[in-house]
Amino acid sequence: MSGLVLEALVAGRVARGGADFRLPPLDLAARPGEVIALIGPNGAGKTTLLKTVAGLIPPLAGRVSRPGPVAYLPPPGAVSAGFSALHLAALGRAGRRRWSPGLAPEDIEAARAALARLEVADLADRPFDRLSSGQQQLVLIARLFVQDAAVCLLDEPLALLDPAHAQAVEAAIRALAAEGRIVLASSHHLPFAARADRVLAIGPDWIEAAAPAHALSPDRVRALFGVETPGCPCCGQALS
Ligand SMILES: Nc1ncnc2c1ncn2[C@@H]1O[C@H](COP(=O)(O)OP(=O)(O)OP(=O)(O)O)[C@@H](O)[C@H]1O
Repeated sequence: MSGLVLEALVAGRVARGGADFRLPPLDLAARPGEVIALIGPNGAGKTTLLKTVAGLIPPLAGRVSRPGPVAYLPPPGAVSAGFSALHLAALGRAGRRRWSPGLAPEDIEAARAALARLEVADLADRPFDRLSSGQQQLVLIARLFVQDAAVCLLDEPLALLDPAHAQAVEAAIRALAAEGRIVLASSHHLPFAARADRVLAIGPDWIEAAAPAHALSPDRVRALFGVETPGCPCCGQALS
């Protein structure tokens, strides 16, 4: 698989009636097998950038070259559906079934395996809309895992999860990368960023990709979040 390349990419929103939002131009080449954590304060533009890379909103300028299909996990709370958890997860394979009337048994089996991998096999037959927020998040991550995409874009995959499920999701993200996929995942949980291969940080008027040790140094964390802390500002965990 080849890489994901962003060339002078300007992601942003054209607001109706209000001021536009635009990020600074970004050049980035992500290698197959790489996990890049995307961090920045609320409203910094993480969702906007992920949606632009996914092709869901157009770039204001520049180019995105994708090495193959892209799978996208929307931000928490964005999906509502009356299907069972199993069928919603299996629908991640719908793009592979363009000429067939429905999901095949192997799609259902892939979804069942993805739910089991995330330790929520018992949710398979429950209606998605009646699950807790964290359970819904795990089902949507299962839907992403079955897509067999070259690029996986995840908007806050660890949000809403208890520590054990957060660990299972992080291990599964690593497994996606080990299969040669490119993972770009936003998170407010800085220890996750510390374990990534690179960190893409969005500040007030800058955007920068760097090694975790640099991106998460006390100076950079202060520049990003305006807080003085030796570890993660939210949980206190060490960042190195
Ligand atoms: N649909 C939209 N139309 C216009 N502006 C939007 C839209 N969605 C978000 N914005 C604005 O774009 C900017 C970036 O928002 P975005 O959701 O990308 O931030 P974020 O970094 O993902 O934030 P958070 O950490 O709070 O989820 C914000 O100023 C926001 O108000």
